[in-house]
Amino acid sequence: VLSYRLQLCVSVPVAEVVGVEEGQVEVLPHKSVEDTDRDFTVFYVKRSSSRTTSGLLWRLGRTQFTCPSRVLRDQWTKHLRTALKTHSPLRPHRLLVFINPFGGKKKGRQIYHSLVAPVFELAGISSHVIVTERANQARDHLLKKDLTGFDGVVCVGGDGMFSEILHGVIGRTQQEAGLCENDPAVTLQSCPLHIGIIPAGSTDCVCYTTVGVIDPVTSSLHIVIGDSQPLDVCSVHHGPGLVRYSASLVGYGFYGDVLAESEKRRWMGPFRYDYSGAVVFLSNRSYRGTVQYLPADPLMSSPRDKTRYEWVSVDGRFKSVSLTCMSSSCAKSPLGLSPSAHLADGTGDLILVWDTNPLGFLTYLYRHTTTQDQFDLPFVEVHRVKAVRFTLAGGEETEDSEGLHGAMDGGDGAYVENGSIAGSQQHLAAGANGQMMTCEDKTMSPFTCGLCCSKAPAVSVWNCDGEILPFPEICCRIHGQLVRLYARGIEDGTFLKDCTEERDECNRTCIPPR
Ligand SMILES: CCCCCCCCCCCCC/C=C/[C@@H](O)[C@H](CO)NC(=O)CCCCCCCCCCCCCCC
Ligand SMILES: Nc1ncnc2c1ncn2[C@@H]1O[C@H](COP(=O)(O)OP(=O)(O)OP(=O)(O)O)[C@@H](O)[C@H]1O
Ligand SMILES: [Ca+2]
Repeated sequence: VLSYRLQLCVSVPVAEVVGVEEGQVEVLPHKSVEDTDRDFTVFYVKRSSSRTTSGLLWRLGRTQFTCPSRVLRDQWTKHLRTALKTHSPLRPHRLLVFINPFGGKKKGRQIYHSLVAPVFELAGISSHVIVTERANQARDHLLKKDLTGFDGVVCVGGDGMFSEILHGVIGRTQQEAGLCENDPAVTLQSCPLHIGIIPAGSTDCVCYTTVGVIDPVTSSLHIVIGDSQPLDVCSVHHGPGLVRYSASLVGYGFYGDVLAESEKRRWMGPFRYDYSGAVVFLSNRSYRGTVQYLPADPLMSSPRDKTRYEWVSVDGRFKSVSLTCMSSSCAKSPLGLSPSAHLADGTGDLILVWDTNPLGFLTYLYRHTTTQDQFDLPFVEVHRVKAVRFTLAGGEETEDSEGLHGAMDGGDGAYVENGSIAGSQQHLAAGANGQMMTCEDKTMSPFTCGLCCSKAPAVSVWNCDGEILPFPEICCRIHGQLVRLYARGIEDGTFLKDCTEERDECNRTCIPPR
């Protein structure tokens, strides 16, 4: 589509045309239509630079055309609409939308109706909207209800809501394929439904990492033009069964403790993470454990057999153990937990932060907020991996640790709902002589137990994409490209020297540098 404006040429790829309307039309912030015979309006993706974000904000661009006659106008609109259909096969026609009305600042409904629905309508998408009334409603719907005719699922909420949708679409796909999700060795089937994320949560880490900005309009534009971004997913197993899937962080120690603390302070809203982060930092904890990992780097494989990888085992005391399938960027940490992690390479990054003094750990944390390398510290190591096991060190193994190895070797068992398997609430506290002993209050999490026993806890919990897993011993496997999002990763581009457009007006190739 070409238009001439002040003798400047605006070139818009057909793939980024959102819709075509007869007359002089506006959509955002309010719809207005002036129904004239010879005019039509083309809506398209327009990039705008913003210094406060790591990616590019997309806006709904709009250009009006006037034709010599109505007949010619109708020909233009017809041909443009046909071009859109044939050019972008992944554009959705029908979407299932789940809105969490309680996520983040509780603005999910408002965000959807004022900013997203008008864009969907313009693109001719029909949406079936469900405002959830309870946690896990979206997951259960996706697992059980008829999904015929839907091209994708849209999640209006935060990482927790995304996680529900993730579990729904993965679970449904494996059910239909007759595959056992409990077995970490099984190759899972990738999901046919695309997932779109409209950010309306507290951290919105998956959206930030896959789109580059937290912005509902940008996300809705990625959805309507049918962008497709595959994503690695990590399955987390405990004993004989699958516990959860994770797209961003599986973290023990610091991140587990921050989550456990912050759950008690949900009323604080998104600030709960900062407050709890400070509380946990000041408590200066570290935890013993054995981490085993399967390196993804082929150079590490056995010299006798280049296709076989060997498990590597490290044992010690850690401030934190984190596994992330993607960079896990968010507003607090724009480059993320592991800045060069890839979204869809079938690997995860394992970050081991060994026990260190508080200043060292603060330096590590602080570097997440800057461009300084947080891995370039003597007590930090990072490995690109395909799978990870965590066990309590030496004599500290719990009764469940046997099953862990069984599961990794292909054992089967029952699906574990939300990490609440029988016996898993049993936890350990440090005895006076440093040995482990069972806490008497079995109703409390290990973290709380540490406080009620007024001793530093010997075990932490896992933070799995913002959900607590109350048992320390788990094994994880990365599944390459298990789901697809309506996204394209963080756009990187160079500002072309000969671009004549104003920066904010520049489209497609002339992307201002970050
Ligand atoms: C000195 C400043 C240090 C700032 C350090 C910032 C590090 C930020 C790293 C962010 C990593 C996000 C990983 C994403 C995880 C998501 O799947 C999950 C679900 O939404 N989010 C959380 O679990 C939520 C986890 C939120 C973790 C927040 C940690 C905040 C730490 C604050 C430490 C303050 C130290 C103050 C010393 C007095
Ligand atoms: N109607 C509902 N009532 C209560 N909880 C719900 C409802 N719908 C969804 N949930 C649950 O709310 C939890 C949190 O939601 P969400 O992720 O949207 O917001 P958040 O926690 O503020 O953001 P983030 O996960 O980005 O930190 C999710 O785990 C989801 O399962
Ligand atoms: Ca990856």
